[in-house]
Parts: sequence; C-alpha cells; structure tokens
Amino acid sequence: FSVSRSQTPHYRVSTELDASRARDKKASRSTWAESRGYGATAVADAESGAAAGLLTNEEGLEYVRLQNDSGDTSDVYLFGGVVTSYVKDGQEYIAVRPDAKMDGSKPISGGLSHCWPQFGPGEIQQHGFARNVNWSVSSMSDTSVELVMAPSDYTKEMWDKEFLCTFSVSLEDDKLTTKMLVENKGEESFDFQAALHSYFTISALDNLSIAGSFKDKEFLNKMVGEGEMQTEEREEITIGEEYDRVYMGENTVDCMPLYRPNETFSNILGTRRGK
Ligand SMILES: O=P(O)(O)OC[C@H]1O[C@@H](O)[C@H](O)[C@@H](O)[C@@H]1O
Repeated sequence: FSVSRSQTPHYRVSTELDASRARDKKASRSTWAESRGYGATAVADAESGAAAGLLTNEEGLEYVRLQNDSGDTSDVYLFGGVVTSYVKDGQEYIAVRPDAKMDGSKPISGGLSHCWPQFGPGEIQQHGFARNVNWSVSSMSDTSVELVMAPSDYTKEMWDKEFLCTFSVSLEDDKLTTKMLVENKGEESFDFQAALHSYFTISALDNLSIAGSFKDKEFLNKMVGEGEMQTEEREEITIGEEYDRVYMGENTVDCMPLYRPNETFSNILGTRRGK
C-alpha cells in the first residue's frame, strides 16, 4: 500500500460521540492506518473537520468517504466493497434498504453491491461472495478510492480460482464512475459474471421507466410460482406492481422495486413475499 502526501486520508468523528469514544476511535484508526503503511500522520485530528478519508460508522464498519471541491460526496464500504451513497448538489442518488444491516452481520443490502463471480442462481451462492468479504484499500485520495479483493480460504472453498478484483470509485465533477477489473492470476481460464446490484433513489415509481432493448426479450419473472420464463412485449419498462425480474440477453437488467429514502418500506414494496 502506498499513499502520497496529497492522498492523505482524514477522518471525522461525529459530534455526538463523547470525547473518550472519539479518542478510542482515533487510536483504532491510527492502528489501522499504520498497519497498512499510511503512517500515524495519515490520520487527521478529529478537530480538523476534514470530510474525506477513512471513517467508521456507529456500528464499527469502515468506509471511505470521497468529497470533491463542490461538496459532493460518496461513501464506499470496505465490507462488500459497496458504494452506499452518492450525493450531488445535495441530492442522494443511491438507496440502501431501510432494514439493511450496517454492522457486518450480513451483506449490505442496497447501494451498488457486487454480484461476483456470479449473479445466480448458479453453482455457488446467489450473488456470489464479493459482497460478503472485506475488501482492502490499495490507494485513495479525497476523490477516489481503489479497493482490492483476493482469494481467501473462504472464497476458495466456494470457488477455487486465482483472481484479483480491483474496484475503483471516482467522484468526478459531474458524475460518479465505478470500474471493476478482474485479473486471472492462475494458469487456467475461468468464467465469471459481474454485476452491480444497484439501488437508486427515485421520486416515485410513477416517474420511473427503464429504457433499453427489452422488446421480445425473455425474462425470468420471479413473482410467478417458483419463477417463470416470459417474453417482454414493451420497449420500455414501467413498474405498476411489485417486480422481481431478470432479463436475458445483451441488455440484461435485474429490475428491483425501488423506494425513496424516508418512505416506509411497505409503501413501495407492498406485499413483497418473504421479506
Ligand atoms: O440481497 P439483496 O440486496 O437484499 O437483494 C435481494 C434481491 O436480489 C435480486 O437479485 C433478486 O432477484 C431478488 O429476488 C432478491 O430479493
């Protein structure tokens, strides 16, 4: 790991924390930074008010907050390597389910979470394992972070391949860019699927339509029985009832019900089965 002076990570302790908790957190952050070669000075004093850098949520999970000169921000959790927030001009674009566990006890449900090395259903668990493990920070600045995930005993038990995944998130002036690089570090070729299971905020379902080459495409409708293959007749998808579908073909889209922050779960998800 390396970090240049201009890439110095900072952190901010929330004002609700009392002084002793703040001291404990700073000590733990220093240990984390030093163990990764950032050096003790990499951890900004809590008083500095620095917004970007490595932070810890109230439940102990680490995340990197990016911030640009306009004040736009994005949060990227190391657990699962998941982007949980992108705020531009004060507007949040990414949603996290209200019932998501943010303490590492289960994968974060929401954000731009990884489905890797498979979407599923398939040979290994649904959505793969990338969202179940801690990614490592390989480099970071105020506006970008690069995370890596390498095989472990846990991943090898499910999928015994030599790989290195690099996920980069970059907060630009007008957009947030993510890139996933998968390297084969072994001798044998392997197949994989990669997707970001993306949850976006919307103003209302009535305002939403999903454009793409959907007409005549086959899709798995998970709301019918155990799942039924059907054919789409529309050019554009609108959602007037609960949807849980996987479209096949070039324009593969997994349509999840979406909700607004602050609206109750049941308002939008209705009678979502099993949830
Ligand atoms: O694991 P998460 O983020 O809660 O997502 C679960 C959803 O993932 C989708 O891919 C499935 O089609 C849904 O059936 C399922 O509910």
